[in-house]
Formats: sequence, C-alpha cells, structure tokens
Amino acid sequence: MTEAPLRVGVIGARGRMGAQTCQSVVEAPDMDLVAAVGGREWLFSLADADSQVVVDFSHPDVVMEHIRFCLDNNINVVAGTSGFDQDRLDTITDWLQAKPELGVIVVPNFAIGAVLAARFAREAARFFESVEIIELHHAGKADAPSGTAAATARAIAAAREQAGLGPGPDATTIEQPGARGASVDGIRVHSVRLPGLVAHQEVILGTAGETLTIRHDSLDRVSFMPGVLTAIRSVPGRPGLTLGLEQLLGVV
Ligand SMILES: NC(=O)C1=CN([C@@H]2O[C@H](COP(=O)(O)OP(=O)(O)OC[C@H]3O[C@@H](n4cnc5c(N)ncnc54)[C@H](OP(=O)(O)O)[C@@H]3O)[C@@H](O)[C@H]2O)C=CC1
Ligand SMILES: O=C(O)C1=N[C@H](C(=O)O)C[C@H](O)C1
Repeated sequence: MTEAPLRVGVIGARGRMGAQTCQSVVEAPDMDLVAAVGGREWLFSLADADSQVVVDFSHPDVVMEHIRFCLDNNINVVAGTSGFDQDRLDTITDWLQAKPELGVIVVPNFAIGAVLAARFAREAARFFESVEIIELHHAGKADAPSGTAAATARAIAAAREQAGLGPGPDATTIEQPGARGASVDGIRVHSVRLPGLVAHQEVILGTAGETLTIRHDSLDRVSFMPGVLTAIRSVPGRPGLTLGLEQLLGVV
C-alpha cells in the first residue's frame, strides 16, 4: 500500500527561501503543498489545510510566534529561520512538553557542505591557538551575524573550552568600535553584506607558523533544498526538539 503524501505548509512563501521551498515541495512525489502563507494574517490557513508539517522561512522577530501557533494546532515544524539562541531552544523544549507527540527541527543551515564545514571547524578548534569567522551574505539578509556563524562560533567555543583553551592571543590595543567584529561566546565573527553574494562562510584557524581555512559557499538556494526535504520527511517521526541536520544525515 502506498502512503498518502505528506501535507506540507510553508510560512514566508513569498520570500527567497520560502518560494524555493514551495517549488521543491510541489516537485517532491511524496509531498503535497497544502498551504503557502506570507505571515501572521494567514496562519490559520495552515491549520485549515490540515498541514502535518510546516516549514518556516520568515524572520527572527516572528518565528517563535509561528512555532507556537503550529504546536497549538498540532503541526510539526521545520524552522529554517535564523535567530535561535539557547533561550529560544529552551522555550521550544518547554512548549513541547505539552505536545510530546510533535517534533520541531531547528536548522541553522540546510546545505550539506555547510553542515560538514561546521563539523570540520569544531574538530579542528582544539588544535589551534586562535580562530575567527567571516560570514558573507547577500545585501537583503535581515540579521548579522548569520545563524550559521553564531552556531559555528558557539560550537567552536564549546570545543575550545573542553580542550582547556583560553582566549586566543590578540594584541589589539587601539580599535574603532566594530573593527574586530562581534563576539559570540568569545569567538570573533565578521559579517560582510554585498549584492551578488548568496551565503558563504570562512572559519580561519591560526597557530604558530600556519593557518587552516575552512570555507563553504552556497552559490544558489537550491543548495538548501535536499536538506529541507530531508527535515520535512523526518520530523513527523522525531518527537521533541532536534537541533541541526547532523543526526538526520549521520554527520555526528
Ligand atoms: N536554515 C537555512 O539553511 C537558511 C535560512 N535562511 C533564513 O531564512 C529566513 C528567511 O530568509 P529569506 O527567504 O532570504 O528572507 P526573505 O526576506 O526573502 O523572506 C522572508 C519571508 O518572511 C516573511 N516575513 C518577514 N517578516 C515577517 C513578519 N514580521 N511576519 C510575518 N512574515 C514575515 C516575508 O513576508 P512578505 O513577503 O509578506 O514580506 C517573506 O515572505 C532568514 O532568517 C534567513 O536567515 C535563509 C537561507 C537558508
Ligand atoms: O539569510 C540567508 O541567506 C541565510 N541565512 C542562514 C543564516 O543566517 O545562517 C543560513 C544561510 O547562511 C543563508
């Protein structure tokens, strides 16, 4: 017996990622796109359409409200929107206690190369005195630093702490505000915004006499789609909160 297609809704459907996601869901033989909404005013149509999974590519200011709405209406969530910190993840975990059958997957970056690059950076972190991140994105990006860079920085900081490494040597005594980038858990993150870019990140590690650069480039938003479809297929069978694609792809 063939299974019925998964009923999928998309929030942020008119946006860069939302539009690409709608197209990929329509093309997937095992999914039906049952609702495609811009924002808050049409959220109810996700429930009316009996969505099983909702994918969110909206804005950091509203994504939590969207997740809450979905859980209240018994819908699993794949959240690709940026802006998640530990407080937000803890809040989702609290909400899920009342809905133990539902799943939420929060993914900072759906591109396989980005997932691998973050893993390689985490592995390399303990061998180098210093590390900084440069992330480069299109000029329309809502936030800085990127969610990918923030997640990478947090993972690197945790790996450094576990290895007993303190702050890297940094002799800057005079600097203009911002010149050294933002500090995420003590890791410097520099954000570049330019028309022509899509989504790019370099992790540069340095120690005596050598550097290692781990770079990933998304040149087209199709790079995110295999990961998005994997998360949609997985979430109904993964109750609770899942952070990142690593477990789904076996990159652990
Ligand atoms: N996890 C990943 O791999 C990726 C994540 N992202 C993230 O996805 C998010 C969206 O990116 P992108 O598609 O480029 O952004 P866009 O600006 O192109 O699209 C955002 C969409 O969200 C809607 N939206 C914006 N603000 C609100 C609001 N206040 N309330 C309701 N809806 C709102 C917009 O609606 P309207 O059209 O009506 O303005 C639009 O449809 C970002 O956080 C980005 O960082 C992006 C790429 C990959
Ligand atoms: O806004 C984007 O474009 C992207 N956002 C995500 C992020 O903030 O990390 C993922 C990717 O970098 C593209």
